[in-house]
Amino acid sequence: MKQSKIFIPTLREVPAEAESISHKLLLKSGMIKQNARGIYSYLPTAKRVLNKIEQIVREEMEVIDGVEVLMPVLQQAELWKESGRWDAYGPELMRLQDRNKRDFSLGPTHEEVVTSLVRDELKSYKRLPITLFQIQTKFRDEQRPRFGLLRGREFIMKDAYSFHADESSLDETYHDMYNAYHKIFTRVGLNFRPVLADSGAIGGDHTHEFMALAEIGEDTIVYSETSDFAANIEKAEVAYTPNHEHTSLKDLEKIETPNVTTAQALADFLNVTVDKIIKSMIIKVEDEYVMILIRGHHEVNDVKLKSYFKTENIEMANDNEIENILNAKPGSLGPVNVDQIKIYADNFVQDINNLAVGANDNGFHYLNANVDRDFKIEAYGDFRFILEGEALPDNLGKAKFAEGIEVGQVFKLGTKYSESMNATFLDEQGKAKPLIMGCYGVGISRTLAAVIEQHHDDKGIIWPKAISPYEVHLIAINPKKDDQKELAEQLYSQLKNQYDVLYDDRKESAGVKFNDADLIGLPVRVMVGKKAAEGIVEVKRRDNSESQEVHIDELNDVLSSFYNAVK
Ligand SMILES: O=C(C[C@@H]1CCCCN1)Cn1cnc2cc(Cl)c(F)cc2c1=O
Ligand SMILES: [Mg+2]
Repeated sequence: MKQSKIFIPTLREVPAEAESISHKLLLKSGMIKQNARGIYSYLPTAKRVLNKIEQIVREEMEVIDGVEVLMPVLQQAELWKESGRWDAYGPELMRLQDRNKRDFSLGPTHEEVVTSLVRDELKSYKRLPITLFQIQTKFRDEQRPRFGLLRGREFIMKDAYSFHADESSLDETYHDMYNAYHKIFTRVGLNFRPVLADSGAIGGDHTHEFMALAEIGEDTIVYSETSDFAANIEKAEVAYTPNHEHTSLKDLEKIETPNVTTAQALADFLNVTVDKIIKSMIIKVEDEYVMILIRGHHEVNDVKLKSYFKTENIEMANDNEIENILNAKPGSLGPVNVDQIKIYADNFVQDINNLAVGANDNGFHYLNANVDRDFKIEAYGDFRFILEGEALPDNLGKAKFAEGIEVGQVFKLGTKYSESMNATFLDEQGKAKPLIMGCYGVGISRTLAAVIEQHHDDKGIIWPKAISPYEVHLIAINPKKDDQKELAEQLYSQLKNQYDVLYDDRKESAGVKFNDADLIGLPVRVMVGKKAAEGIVEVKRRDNSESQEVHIDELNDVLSSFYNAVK
């Protein structure tokens, strides 16, 4: 392709709102243009990379008998009402009405649609198992779209759904999909880790997320250097072995604590370390308010609370809900004499006694509050985030943290949708049973961005060969010189039969061409310059800048050795 004909609007400067490297480079290298917040146009070089990522996904889906379909983006509300999710989701679900005022959503995912498709077609166990997948634009009205393609409101996903007569068949497909993801993310050149994840609203406890390691990643991975344990921090359990630092029971004492509204402030006020403080918070579980107690140096993990109370419908109580229950503001809350709501505590609260807690009286706290004497604990549980360096359960080593970008996720759905939507099949005894399902996603556009996060330098992108928009960048340094122009044209007609060539034939300065070539990031470039008359050109790698001058008679061999050397 001639660069004078293509559309790659590279920029010298990027808008300030671009924070992540990939967002900056996607804009600067002319791969995307923003239309609205979280909504982008993919320009030619981005589209070519997407095509290559999609092609790799298709190949690996084919290997495990995945069958490609394309379902509608517009989803009738009736299906979401059958599954109960029409009311379960809030503003994130993009909704609209057709000309007859009928409700639709723009699909964020397709469990309902695919289940309705299959329930009408797959009625016999003989037709199972089957895995359908699509590659399609999804819509989720994120409250805070950011980091370019890493978190958009419109994005490209490969979503697959498998249907089974029994659990063991689901286990097989889950395993196959897990391995297929390993191959996909390896082939696109990502440094990734599969991690145990929380299955959230979907239920069940089998889900893995595939995390591309990157500092910008919004997920925190907990892993061990002495075992292959890896989990999303939302899920990582904290092993509890009692380590009671109890002292003799002291009398409850109410003290005045003006302007003390945080655990650290109370610790400073009492001249103790913050782990001696107990934080009390009020959450709403469905329609019931409960109090959660946690040590001052720990943070509550909302995903663990949802998993413990078995509902997604958990919110932090707001200030006036708290006032109505405890007649105090957050910052002075505590468990003493609280019997109108249940009190739960993180396991580690058991390790200390004579607790410093809020007095449910603004500006006052209690010292020496003790469980059973002064308040009742309904139950202890694992409600907190693990801290780096803490022991992992089952002697799996010590917790190490890393940031990750979730680029894939595999779930065992079970019968959540087939029961609510009455998708059954006839088993060998002719008995109607709900289909058992799995679902599996790859963030295609997010993968493109994650690759850039991991493959760049200060001059631009460094594409892994397998998904590079083109393979060779042919640059006529000064096409105004006939000898350079003619040799470049000759090489273009020769090389384009062996490689995907982007030929920079523009009448731009050498500096502009080299800057753009560094930004666009093709793996190898051939430069036709001053020595064109002697038939000498320069071959150069983008990854390590290794270069070599070569006579065009040797170009094929040198170019293929350079190209083969690049990952
Ligand atoms: O999408 C999944 C599970 C899997 C992921 C892989 C491919 C198949 N689906 C989870 N999820 C995430 N965000 C959502 C956002 C909205 Cl607005 C919604 F209505 C539904 C969902 C939703 O269900
Ligand atoms: Mg996740």
